[in-house]
Amino acid sequence: MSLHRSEVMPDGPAAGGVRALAVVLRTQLRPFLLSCACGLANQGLQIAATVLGAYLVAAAVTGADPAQLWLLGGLVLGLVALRGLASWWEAYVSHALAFFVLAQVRGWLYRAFVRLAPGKLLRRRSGDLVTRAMADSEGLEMFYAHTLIYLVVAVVLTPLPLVALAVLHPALAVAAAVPLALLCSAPFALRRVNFRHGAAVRAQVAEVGNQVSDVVGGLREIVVLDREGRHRERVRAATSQLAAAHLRQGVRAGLESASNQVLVAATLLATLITAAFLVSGGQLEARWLPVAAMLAAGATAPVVTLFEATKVWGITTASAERVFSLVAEPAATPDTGTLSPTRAAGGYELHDVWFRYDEDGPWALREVDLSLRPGELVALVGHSGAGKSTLAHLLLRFFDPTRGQLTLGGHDLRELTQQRLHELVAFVPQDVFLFQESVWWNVTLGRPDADPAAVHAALAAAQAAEVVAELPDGTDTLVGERGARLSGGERQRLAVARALLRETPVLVLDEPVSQLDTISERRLRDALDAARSDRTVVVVAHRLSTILRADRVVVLDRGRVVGDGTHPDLLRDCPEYARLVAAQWSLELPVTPPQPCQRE
Ligand SMILES: Nc1ncnc2c1ncn2[C@@H]1O[C@H](COP(=O)(O)OP(=O)(O)OP(=O)(O)O)[C@@H](O)[C@H]1O
Repeated sequence: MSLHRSEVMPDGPAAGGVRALAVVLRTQLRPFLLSCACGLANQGLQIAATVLGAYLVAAAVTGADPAQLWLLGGLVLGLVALRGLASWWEAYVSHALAFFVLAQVRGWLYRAFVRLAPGKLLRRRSGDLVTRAMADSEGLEMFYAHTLIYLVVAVVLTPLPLVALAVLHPALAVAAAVPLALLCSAPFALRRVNFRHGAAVRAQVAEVGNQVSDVVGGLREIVVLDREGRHRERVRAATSQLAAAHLRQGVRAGLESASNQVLVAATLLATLITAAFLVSGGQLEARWLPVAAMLAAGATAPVVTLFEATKVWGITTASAERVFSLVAEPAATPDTGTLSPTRAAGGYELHDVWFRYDEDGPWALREVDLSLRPGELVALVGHSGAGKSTLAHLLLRFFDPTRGQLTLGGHDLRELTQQRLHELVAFVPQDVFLFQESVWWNVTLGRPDADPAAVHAALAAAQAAEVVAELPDGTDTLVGERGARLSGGERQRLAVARALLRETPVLVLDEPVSQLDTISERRLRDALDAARSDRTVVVVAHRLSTILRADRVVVLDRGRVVGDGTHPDLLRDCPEYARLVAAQWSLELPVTPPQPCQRE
């Protein structure tokens, strides 16, 4: 069976929830129709074989011609064999379809993670994201491999045995249809509860994922701070709630199964009793009695198969909602720019930039007017929460300004393609992430085809060459998960080498020296000094030694720029800066009475 590769929806459906479940099938129409055909053949042959078998038994009992019985027997065996084949083929094509769609959905989720990172993912929990990519995606299998196909089969096949019963005698069709209608209405009556239970199960699975990922990520802290008991209790509470949610779901599903069985039995009984009355009244030949019973069973079979799948419909829809809402979520910074300027980036210009993380939240940045020029090393300083990292993140377009304009080389950042922006600006974050790969792999991540000489030059410039020289396999050494085999300072130096290797005209660094010893710190700063000759370098700085090397210092206070100038000027004119420096030196500098800060 050939499955279509989806070219229609490279990023997945734009709608969320149940609609998206069906929209996805548009790209897989042929395999879906084939699955339906197999499902119809499977169930149709089953009904035909049992009805013909019943007719055979009745014919044998009423003394039919042996030759005719052999023929009928052969036909029944043939139908049974074909049904077996159809059943296997249905399982194959429907699961092939489902697992292909699942692979596609996971691809869309990966794209969504990339598109939403980092701005939109900052507040999402990693356990929840992993649950969406794994367990929730897995939950969609039920829909594609079973639910929809069984719905088509039930809609097409259920009326046929009823019509056959009506041909035998209309009273038989009525007798079967009444309990059958009740059978069909039970899942509809319970559908709201089904949705509620499914949503609760999926939400609780995500919560367990969050708790487990917290424990795994924070194991060191948990052990050192002796908090095992507390976290064990949190995981236990989450898993108990999950068990309770599963139990509620199971009780309802069990109730649906029980009601299905009772109503199937009622359908058979009602048909048989009616048939018996008709036979005794001479309105039906006795040989049709077992046939009527099998026709009634045939009418219920597709419906029961469908309802076995819809018992977990709430889980399926909740999974779809969680998966497709993420797939359809728009990026914090849509990649709609078309400009890809080839010339050097030039500097940043910020005109009256305001920014807040939430629509109604406090301003993290306000009235920011700044020029960050090429060849300049600018230090962003300020108290904790002043807005330094937020400003750095705006320069990287993790977010767009809520108001005002931010340009690079004269172009609004929104006009540039994301790819071009990433080629122009390199970033060294506060919390460096190294993949569980070799040093070489990690350093060349942003430029995998880099010349070995360029890689070694970047390592040397970042003062990481000596780190690598001491590793057992040099640049081939595996760094461990998140770089666990390296010290914090070593990780930072590799991150700086990675950024330098990209040879971008702009470098943004968030506390790049916070974990370096004094000598490495000085060497690294020498490297940055060299790098800045033709670059715009912006450093979120806490250390006085970094601040003193900067050409300009921008002082932020509660989101506003309250000082912009050289160290001596600011020390003289900006009391906020003087206080920051005093705190760094651990002594009180004489600060003249507060006066408005001087902007450059
Ligand atoms: N993802 C976020 N969602 C909501 N508010 C945030 C978020 N990140 C930061 N903030 C808020 O924005 C303000 C500025 O934070 P920011 O991280 O930019 O400060 P900072 O000067 O870099 O602080 P630090 O030196 O402690 O890192 C703070 O009030 C902070 O609480």
